[in-house]
Amino acid sequence: MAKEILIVDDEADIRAILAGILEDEGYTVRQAADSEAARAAILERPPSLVVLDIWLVGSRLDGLQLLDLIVRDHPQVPVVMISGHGNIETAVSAIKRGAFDFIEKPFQTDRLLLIVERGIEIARLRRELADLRQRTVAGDEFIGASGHHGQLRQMVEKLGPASSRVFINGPQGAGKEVVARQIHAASPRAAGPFVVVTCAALAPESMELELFGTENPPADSPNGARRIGLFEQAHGGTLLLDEVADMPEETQGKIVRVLQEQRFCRVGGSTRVEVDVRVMATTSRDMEAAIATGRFRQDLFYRLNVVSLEVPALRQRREDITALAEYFMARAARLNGVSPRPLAADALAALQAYDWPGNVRQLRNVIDWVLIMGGGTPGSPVKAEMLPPEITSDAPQTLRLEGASELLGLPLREAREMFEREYLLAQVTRFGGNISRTAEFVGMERSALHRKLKSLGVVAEGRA
Ligand SMILES: Nc1ncnc2c1ncn2[C@@H]1O[C@H](COP(=O)(O)OP(=O)(O)OP(=O)(O)O)[C@@H](O)[C@H]1O
Repeated sequence: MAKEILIVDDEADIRAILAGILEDEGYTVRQAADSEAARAAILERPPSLVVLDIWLVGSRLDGLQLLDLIVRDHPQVPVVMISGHGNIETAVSAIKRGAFDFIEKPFQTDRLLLIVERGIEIARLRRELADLRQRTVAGDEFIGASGHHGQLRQMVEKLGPASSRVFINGPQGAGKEVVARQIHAASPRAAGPFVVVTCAALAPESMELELFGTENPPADSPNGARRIGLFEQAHGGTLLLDEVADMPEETQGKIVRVLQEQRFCRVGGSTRVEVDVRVMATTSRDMEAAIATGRFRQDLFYRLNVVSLEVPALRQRREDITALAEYFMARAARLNGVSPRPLAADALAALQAYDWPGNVRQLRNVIDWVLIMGGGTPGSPVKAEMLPPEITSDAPQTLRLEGASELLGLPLREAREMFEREYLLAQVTRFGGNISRTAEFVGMERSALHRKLKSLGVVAEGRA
């Protein structure tokens, strides 16, 4: 995006000089002669930086008052003050009030350009830092080893540079937001914000306020509660409508218009705000049913669903489980300041055999839990018996202690058969039903394994 500077000065010739210098350097420039025009311009579209005269003769607010408003309402926009010769004290006080820097009249072109460039760069770095902080908390890696994961990666690479809207389907906790973040990170908007609207968590009455913000309060109300909406916060970046099927119907209609026009009015306001935002959406719901029952607008669905992606349930891509479990272990250990614990083979087999109704989020929670609560000495391997009971109670009997004692009550032939059945079922499940890979792991010929499974009455789900 072109970097845009707003010049606010009551003197037309000063504005013209500044505009000439900045345009020569490739900046786009807008101009305002007084505080009201400046506020309207910022409201319409926040610039990359404001150059603001300390004295705004004939204006409703002077430069310092306008500075206060910009710092309060648009803290992400750096402001460079223009001070006349001899009023350095005022310029210093402007910096204390939140200005980025000041330049003195008459201007030195080099200094002006240096300050402007630095102001924009520092604002960008601040945004990036905030985003990085957010990613550290949210987790930013995209881990996996399955074929499904590989396909998703390819889609991410293709969709990143495209500007198309993306609709991501999949069960809860499967990683839909992670995929959306990856697409954003692979896009030319990567340095811009990534803003998530949690549609399910917002009360219908506050939804529009959150999305579109409220209009500026009157200039003379110092505590006026102006709110910048999420659409505006996402300017230059990506807005993710998470669980979009939960969005109230009236808001759906408004979103259709915003997607059409790329601009909107704040709640209670009439200024048209232009935004440059890539919109993505996720759902774990059956959208066809939501549309058929009238709970979701078809026109909005068509607008959002330009490209659709499916993130499968974790049990449909079990080959991701080991990589994810090891990643979450390393991450939890780092966050807790302790050593990671290796996952013993029986623990990994149990994790791979479990069905994960809560998907990747549940796996992350289990690993977080086992690191701290699993018992055993710090840094020692995590065994299957240390996993939460719901994981091992679903696992094949061979992985359970009581399974072993049950085996002891049987004659050898039956015990062997039971063991073989459970063992092979666990292995086939673990390799996502892939018979060739299971055969390789257990050390059998593929055709021999097939025969064996048949004779034991094991029905392998998935690929043969
Ligand atoms: N491939 C992955 N690599 C690393 N972490 C992942 C991956 N997939 C999911 N996660 C982690 O699992 C958790 C759930 O992921 P995410 O929030 O993206 O799921 P979701 O499908 O958007 O969930 P919901 O439907 O509840 O909004 C997050 O902590 C995320 O970091």
